This record gives sequence, C-alpha cells and structure tokens, in this order.
Amino acid sequence: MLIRKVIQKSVLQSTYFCRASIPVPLLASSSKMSSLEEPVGLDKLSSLSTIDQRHRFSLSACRPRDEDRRMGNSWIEGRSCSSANGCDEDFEGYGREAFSWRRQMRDISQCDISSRRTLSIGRNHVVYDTACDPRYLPDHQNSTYCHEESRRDITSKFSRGVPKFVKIVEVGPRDGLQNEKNIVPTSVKVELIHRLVSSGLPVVETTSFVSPKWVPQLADAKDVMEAVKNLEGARLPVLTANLKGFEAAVVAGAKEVAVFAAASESFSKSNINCSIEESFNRYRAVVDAAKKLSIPVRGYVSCVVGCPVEGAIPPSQVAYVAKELYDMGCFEISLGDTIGVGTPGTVLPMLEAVMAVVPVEKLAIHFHDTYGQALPNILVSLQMGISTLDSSIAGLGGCPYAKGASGNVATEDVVYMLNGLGVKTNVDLSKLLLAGEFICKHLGRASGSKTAIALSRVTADASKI
Ligand SMILES: CC(C)(COP(=O)([O-])OP(=O)([O-])OC[C@H]1O[C@@H](n2cnc3c(N)ncnc32)[C@H](O)[C@@H]1OP(=O)([O-])[O-])[C@@H](O)C(=O)NCCC(=O)NCCSC(=O)C[C@@](C)(O)CC(=O)[O-]
Repeated sequence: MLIRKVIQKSVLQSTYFCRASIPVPLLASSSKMSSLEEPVGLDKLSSLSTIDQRHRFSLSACRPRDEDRRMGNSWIEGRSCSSANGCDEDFEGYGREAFSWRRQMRDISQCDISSRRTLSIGRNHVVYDTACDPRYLPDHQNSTYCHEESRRDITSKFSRGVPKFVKIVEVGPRDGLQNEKNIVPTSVKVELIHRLVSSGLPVVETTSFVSPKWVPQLADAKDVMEAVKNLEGARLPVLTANLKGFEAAVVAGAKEVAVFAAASESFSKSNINCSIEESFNRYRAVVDAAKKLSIPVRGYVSCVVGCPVEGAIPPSQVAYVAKELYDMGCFEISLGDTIGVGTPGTVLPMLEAVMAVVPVEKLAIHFHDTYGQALPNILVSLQMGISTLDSSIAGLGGCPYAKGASGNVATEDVVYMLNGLGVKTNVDLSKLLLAGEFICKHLGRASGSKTAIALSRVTADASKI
C-alpha cells in the first residue's frame, strides 16, 4: 500500500513526460490509475481503456584470475578471458563447455550436492570443496537426474536460443539524464559519452531532439551532438519526436535517429501529445525523410507490459504497434517496459505476440528495474533469441521523485550477467565502472548498479589487505 502511494504520488509529481499544465487533482482522482504493488498477472490483461485524452499524465578450467572473477567472467575450461572484450575465442562451443554453470553442474553431480559448500564471489557461485567422499554420495546418484544425458538436456534446454553475442544499446545519456532533477552541464554529458564509447559499447544514445519545454534536461541536444558527432567506435543515435526534431538532429550531425510510440493510448497522449495513430503519421514522415538521407531509424514501443494509467497492456496491442513501426521502415524495434512492472510471466507472452509479427533479430528489449525484474526479464528474452538490449549506466533513468520506481537496468549489471553466461558483448566492464563512477560523482549519489557497488567494495577491501 505504501509503495502504491509513493508511486502514485511520484507519478503525479514527476516532470517526466509531464506538462506543467496537467491538472493534478484530476489525475489523482482518476479511477483508471493502476495498482502497481502487485505484478501484472496474465489474468489481468485488459483491453485499452479510454481516459480523458486531454489530460497528459506524468510519469515522470583455467581457474580465473582474481580480476576475471571480479568482473563476473565465466570460467571456461582452457580459456583465458580477462574481459568479454579481451576474449578472442569464438563461441562455437555453445554445444560444449560454453558456460561456467555447465561445468559446475558436472562437478556437483559427481559429488553429493549437500557436501559441497559454495562461495559467492560476486558471480556464479563456485564449488570450492574438492572432496568427493563416497560416504556422501546420494542414493540416487544413478537416477535420471544425475544421468549425464539428462544433465546435458537440462543445460541445453536452458541455453537454447541464448545468443553468443549481445549488442548493448546504452541509453544513459538520453533516457538516464532526461529524468535528472538538476540539469547536467553539456561538458559532463560529452565526457560521459566519451567514456561510454571507450568502454566498447557499440551504440550510445546521446540525446533527444524534442521540445525543450518538455524535456529541459536535454535542451542542449544540439551542443551535445555537435561535440560528439565525430566520435568513432560507436553509433550515436538520438531521439526525435517529429520532423522538426529530425531536421534539427541532422543539422547537428546525427547519423541515426529513434522515434518513440506507445502501446498505451493514454501514454501516447501524455508523452507526445497525440494518439497512437497520429504518432504513426508523424513517424512515417520522419522515416521517409530519413530514408532519403540513408539514416537508419529505430522505433521504440513504450508500455509493453503495463501503463501507469491503463494498467495491463494486451500483448496483441504491443504487437500491433511494433509491426506498424517495423513496416514503416524502422530497422529495429525496442520494446520498453517503461514502468518496470513486467515479470517473466508477462514478458514472455508479450514477446511471443511481437515475435509473431516482427523478426526476432529486429527486436530489442528495454527494461526498467522498478521491481528488480529487469535481469530475469532480460534472461528470458535472451532465451527467446533476442540479442539486442538497452540499459543505462549506473541504472540512471526513471522518475526522480518516485522512491519506489527506479531507472533502467544498469549496464554494469547487464554486462556482469552476460559475462557470467559467457555471452560476448565487447564491453570492458572496468572501463564501464569508471564511467558510472564519473557520472555518479557528478550527480552526487550512489550508483544504481548492484555490480558497481559490490565491485567497489571488493576493491576497497582488497586495498586494505
Ligand atoms: C512531441 C512533442 C514535440 C509534441 O509537442 P506538441 O506540444 O504536441 O507539439 P507542437 O507541434 O504543438 O509544438 C509545441 C511547441 O513545441 C515546439 N516543438 C515541437 N517539436 C519540437 C522539437 N522536435 N524540438 C523542439 N521544439 C519542438 C514547437 O515549436 C512549439 O513551440 P512554441 O511554438 O510553443 O514555442 C512534445 O510532446 C515533446 O517534445 N515530447 C517529448 C516527450 C519525451 O521526450 N519523452 C521522453 C522520451 S520517451 C521515453 O523515455 C520512453 C523510452 C523511449 O525510453 C522507452 C520506454 O522506456 O518506454
């Protein structure tokens, strides 16, 4: 209940997607306000409701080196990987020893699971008790569970579909900083983008060419773009909401843009001041103009699981919006759980519906971590075959006023998990951590990345030894 109140309050107060002219009492009394204290269940998938559309709501076995262990790198026999970046081996070994846990399962099966203690060193747990005492062998050691083939079956079921390489789209400088209460100086944004690019991230969304009245935090879009436009090593897309924004972006030097629609009618109204259908017309104009200049356009779909006003969003509606964007020419469709209410239970049917109409290799996922569900949601999405995901350095983003509603999944946490899975990203986690430290220092607060916090403790402890 408390969480619900905090979120409702935050939803009403936030400047994110918010206009000063919103009649707050009207919003507060909206009977359509969804309850967010429970995950949206499959049984709660409702049809789109109508709200007073004038009102825009606000939402606002090589043993690893110590360094490897700290970075969450997988233990893969015969490999030496100091980072995902530095690991040259290709991942043909998918069917063999590609994952650390696979090896770990074999170890466990050979000995009594209960006789083994495990040590968590900020990564996949490591079996460190080497004794394989027959006294502890379980009676069922020859049972189906322990059978080698059965184990292989389990692991291959788990890894089936998980891509060997994942493309991370860093959205911190845009999605992260658009929610900051205090406006971040242009020079800090530029330095952050430089650091993110040098960490190996292949795509860094830099800013938004939208109305500065709406998003004053990114009013310096032109200056940021001009400062980074010649940066090499990464693609630097920007958000555009209409032709005006697109043209300004191109003049500033943008070579890739993104448009953003919503699967919720109410959210579309509140975010971009038009209906879903009207937004398609605007974006068609952007895509057509972009085609003439050979500029790739990415398409976002917001509220793919839930909307703060309408509650649960039907997967079919998400699929419809995704297909429209894809058909008009967007090269990639990013599915955004804008308020982070999704769980694997709701994300899977949504993905299934979208994958029926848009090829999986054209899909990306964009999870906010409000309920701590982003990593499990990412994992199931990878198992579904999705290989592009959005994340934000230090978990920046979300609503600054909502104590319960956090930002995007932290890039550091994503890289750590992918390293642990043996999935390649080409991102150097240590450089990423420094980029996160840089922006958190500037913002004057702790990182939203659990990995960053844990690893900073490990480093601090190590320095005392
Ligand atoms: C879409 C508009 C522009 C329509 O805004 P509008 O008020 O409907 O449009 P308008 O055409 O009537 O224009 C109103 C004023 O805005 C100006 N204007 C109009 N367009 C531009 C432009 N491109 N750049 C600069 N100025 C612009 C225009 O010139 C005019 O200025 P005035 O005459 O009043 O002085 C507005 O609603 C807007 O800027 N919205 C921004 C919403 C936004 O950026 N939201 C956050 C990003 S979405 C997101 O974060 C979700 C995502 C992508 O991460 C995925 C997820 O998590 O779900």
